[in-house]
Amino acid sequence: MSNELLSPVEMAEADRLAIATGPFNGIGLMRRAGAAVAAVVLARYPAATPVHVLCGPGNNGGDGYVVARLLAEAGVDVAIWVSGKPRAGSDAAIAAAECPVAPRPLTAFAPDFGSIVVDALYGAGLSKSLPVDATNAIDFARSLLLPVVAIDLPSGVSGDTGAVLGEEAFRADITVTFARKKPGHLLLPGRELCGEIVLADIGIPDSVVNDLIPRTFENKPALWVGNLPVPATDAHKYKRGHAGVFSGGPSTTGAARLSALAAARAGAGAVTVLSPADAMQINAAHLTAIMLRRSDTVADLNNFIGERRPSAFVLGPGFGVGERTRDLALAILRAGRQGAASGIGGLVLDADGITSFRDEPASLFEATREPHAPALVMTPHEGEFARLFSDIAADKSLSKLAKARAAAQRANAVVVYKGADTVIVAPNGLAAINGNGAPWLATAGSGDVLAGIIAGLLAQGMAVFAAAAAAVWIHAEAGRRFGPGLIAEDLPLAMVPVLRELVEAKQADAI
Ligand SMILES: NC(=O)C1=CN([C@@H]2O[C@H](COP(=O)(O)OP(=O)(O)OC[C@H]3O[C@@H](n4cnc5c(N)ncnc54)[C@H](OP(=O)(O)O)[C@@H]3O)[C@@H](O)[C@H]2O)[C@@H](O)CC1
Ligand SMILES: Nc1ncnc2c1ncn2[C@@H]1O[C@H](COP(=O)(O)OP(=O)(O)O)[C@@H](O)[C@H]1O
Ligand SMILES: [K+]
Repeated sequence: MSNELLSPVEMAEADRLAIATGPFNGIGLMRRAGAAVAAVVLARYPAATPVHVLCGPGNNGGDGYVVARLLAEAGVDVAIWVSGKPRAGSDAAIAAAECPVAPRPLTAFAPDFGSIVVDALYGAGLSKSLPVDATNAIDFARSLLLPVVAIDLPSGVSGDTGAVLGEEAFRADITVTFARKKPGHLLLPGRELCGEIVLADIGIPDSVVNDLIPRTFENKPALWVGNLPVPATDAHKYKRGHAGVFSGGPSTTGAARLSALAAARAGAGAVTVLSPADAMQINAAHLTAIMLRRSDTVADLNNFIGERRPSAFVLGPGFGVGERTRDLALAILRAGRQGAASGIGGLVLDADGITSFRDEPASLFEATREPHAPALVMTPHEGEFARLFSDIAADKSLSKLAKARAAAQRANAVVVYKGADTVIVAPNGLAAINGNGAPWLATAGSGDVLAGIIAGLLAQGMAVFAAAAAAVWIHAEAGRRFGPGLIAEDLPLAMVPVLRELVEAKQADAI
């Protein structure tokens, strides 16, 4: 697997361990890194002249000197502009000494139309906002609309958080990074500023990465496809799991039906919409394969659990905020209290379900810690996240990933912190950052569908973190492929080809 994400600190450690293990020493890795970048420049911009390589004082600059040397050797017209000298004896100093191109100060940077920029100013080691010579260079390149190839990260972007450290950062067309991506390549605004990301193998062995026991991954099928439920030959509908979805009142029933349909498409063998009495008629008029049952009170819910053995729930979409919502959520989480587990694989708490606990989050977080409590998955967007975790949301020192981690630990829940860079985190800190979405998904009801997919997978017994991560990827993939014109109603059907490919991939893997 190469979808581990390494923080800049972990990457530096991987670098150190790789050098200790061999076969490449520090300058050897740097030469390979520079060669990977030079190859991208030559392949993508064969006519660019000159190529301006901007070199900083650290190893990122060192990579830049290697690029400049290789391009010059290939006959390309190259200029080097430097900000700070490499430390004497460093790998970067060796690379600079090997480079035949005469360096000029970055303060004198003066590119022309038709040239391209290789940004080798700062990479994983960036620790503060950019100096003024760098921000002036960024402005200059931007004013001429010059293509930018960034080495490792666009200068100004934090590899840890994806944030711009200061006022400005390069906006790259291509970013060439090494060995593994960093969280900053996937979290916004970093992802956007990277442009296309090329991951180059520079000879850091997988075993070195494994030894670091990474806890953060890019959300890709390899992470969970082995766990994707596929019905057994002797399956019947209840063996494939039964999801219950709570409907709101007569004027807000659509969200639950979207969730219910998505749960069914995700493979739950049976799905029941649990409807208040006054919304039964409207729900009945719109449901076919999905079952319908009246449920107003906690007693109604407990009867449903006792009689129909549901294996997952969705509570929140269109449901309304208040005490009844809290009571139902807590009743599900306590359904296993009587001794053995209830058979409920999980509760997906979305939208109003999350907001309902705004003033008393502790009751929810305590319930998740009770013996035999079903797993809780929360799917907040930014606004809902801030309602339930206001202190974490307000902490500007934390990345989206760190915020989701803190929330998951506090709530003892899997947290799916939604957005264009959705982060999925388990209570133990295991995390995935999603990167396959598209803005077409920003449409009303899209989140309701996501909640339903998670519940559909949970209902079939999929492991909780895997189910949440898989659902986010499948939802995003369906939306991305559908593209313009997408509305939430389209998503359940748009998932079908995505599911087919995943099931086929799983079966091929098993052969
Ligand atoms: N890991 C790997 O596998 C491999 C990594 N490689 C490459 O190494 C890169 C990481 O190198 P790196 O650690 O030397 O950090 P880098 O980004 O050059 O910056 C540090 C320098 O900049 C300085 N500095 C920082 N911020 C500043 C600011 N705002 N304004 C001014 N100065 C600032 C800082 O000085 P300090 O502030 O600490 O005094 C220090 O001098 C990585 O991105 C990749 O390209 C490859 O060679 C091959 C294998
Ligand atoms: N720009 C975007 N790129 C990718 N995915 C997005 C984008 N905007 C929203 N989404 C996804 O769409 C869904 C929207 O959910 P939510 O905000 O709860 O909407 P709703 O409440 O209308 O259903 C989430 O899964 C989110 O990650
Ligand atoms: K850079």
